[in-house]
Amino acid sequence: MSLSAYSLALEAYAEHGVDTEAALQVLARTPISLHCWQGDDVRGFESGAGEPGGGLAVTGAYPGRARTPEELRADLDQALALLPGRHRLNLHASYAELGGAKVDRDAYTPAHFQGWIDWAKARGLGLDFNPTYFGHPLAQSGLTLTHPDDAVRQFWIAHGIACRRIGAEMGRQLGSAAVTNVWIPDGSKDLTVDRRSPRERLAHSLDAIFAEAIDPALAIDAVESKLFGLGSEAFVAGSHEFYLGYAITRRKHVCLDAGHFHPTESIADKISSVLQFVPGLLLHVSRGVRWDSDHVVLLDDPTRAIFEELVRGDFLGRTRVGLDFFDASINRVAAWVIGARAALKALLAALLEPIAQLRDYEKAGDFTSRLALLEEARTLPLAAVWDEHCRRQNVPPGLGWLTEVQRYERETRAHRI
Ligand SMILES: C[C@H](O)[C@H](O)[C@@H](O)C(=O)CO
Ligand SMILES: [Mn+2]
Repeated sequence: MSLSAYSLALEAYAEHGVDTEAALQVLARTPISLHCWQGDDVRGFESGAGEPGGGLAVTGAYPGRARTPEELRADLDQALALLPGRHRLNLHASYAELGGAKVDRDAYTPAHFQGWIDWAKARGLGLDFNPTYFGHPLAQSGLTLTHPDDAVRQFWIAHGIACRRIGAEMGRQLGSAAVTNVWIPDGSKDLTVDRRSPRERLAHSLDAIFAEAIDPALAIDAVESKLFGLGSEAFVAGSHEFYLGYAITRRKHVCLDAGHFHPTESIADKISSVLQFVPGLLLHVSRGVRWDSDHVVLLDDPTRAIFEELVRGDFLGRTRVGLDFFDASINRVAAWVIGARAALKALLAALLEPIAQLRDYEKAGDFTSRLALLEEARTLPLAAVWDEHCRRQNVPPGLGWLTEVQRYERETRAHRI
């Protein structure tokens, strides 16, 4: 699209009192944390790495999965080159680079992630981090921080403690606080008659993990709930109510994953409630489809609603935005690019909302005009502003990125068979 398309768009938005230049400035400085696990089907690089387990299932057999840290970093470089703005990488502990050393997750140190830190530093990226409570012999029962066996539980507590220290070191070296997000799969496939004990153990385990004070300028703690998973259909210890209460009482960030609630429940509506009571939010932007919580993000209504709430409530400053999906049925680099660009477009759409006019109508009780303008705003020329943003940020506008991904695929695929 030409510059004149942007000029026309600028005028169209200005007619509704919207400053497209101001919107582009906010968009340019808002990072999205790209999840490393889309690139290798949530396998990681520890010895014996394979299917993730923990109720996470990756379907599809598209060729080209990254098999080494070098391949994954190259794939991420390719994806990041097609995203406007400067972003972050969200890493799981299972992506440790152990160099053949026999060290288990309870003893991981920042040294095992120095390759990632150096890579991020060279690119001016921030890192976020996650302890990995799945894909490990001691997680085969599906229980970790709630495990009734004290020794197993202590192992996973030690892992959590190690990961918070690693997150803090990432934050220190990169000059940007890393969010360290705890998600555990613990639950029960079928009816359980004791929900109290596992939740009491989970609260105690988390308290032990968080006992060490860490400077929030280096690392931020978040806890992530889930409604159910494969193998935990009847009960999940870390439910929304559990973590909301935990985060409020312990001053932690709550992670809201868009795929972790009932299908008709929207996380957008939770944002202004949860932020009344917790210091901040981590979002896992995802797209649930029936029982799967992890399809590639699109510019659909639920995604738009999330970003509308962040902008309308002036919550961007208290929210970290990450992606969380895994699809092995399409090109994995394209999956990152489609999902991240969709999230950024949703943010742009929210920033371009004629909010002053809408608020005036609402205050005046003129709900007819409010609804009419909300509908009208959906077809204002968002694409022309988006394309202009891509051009200014030196990334392909429109579908131009796809040719790049296809070229990269041709060049790399030959080496990954
Ligand atoms: C791999 C991630 O930690 C995982 O997707 C988690 O965030 C989640 O959402 C589990 O369903
Ligand atoms: Mn998630």
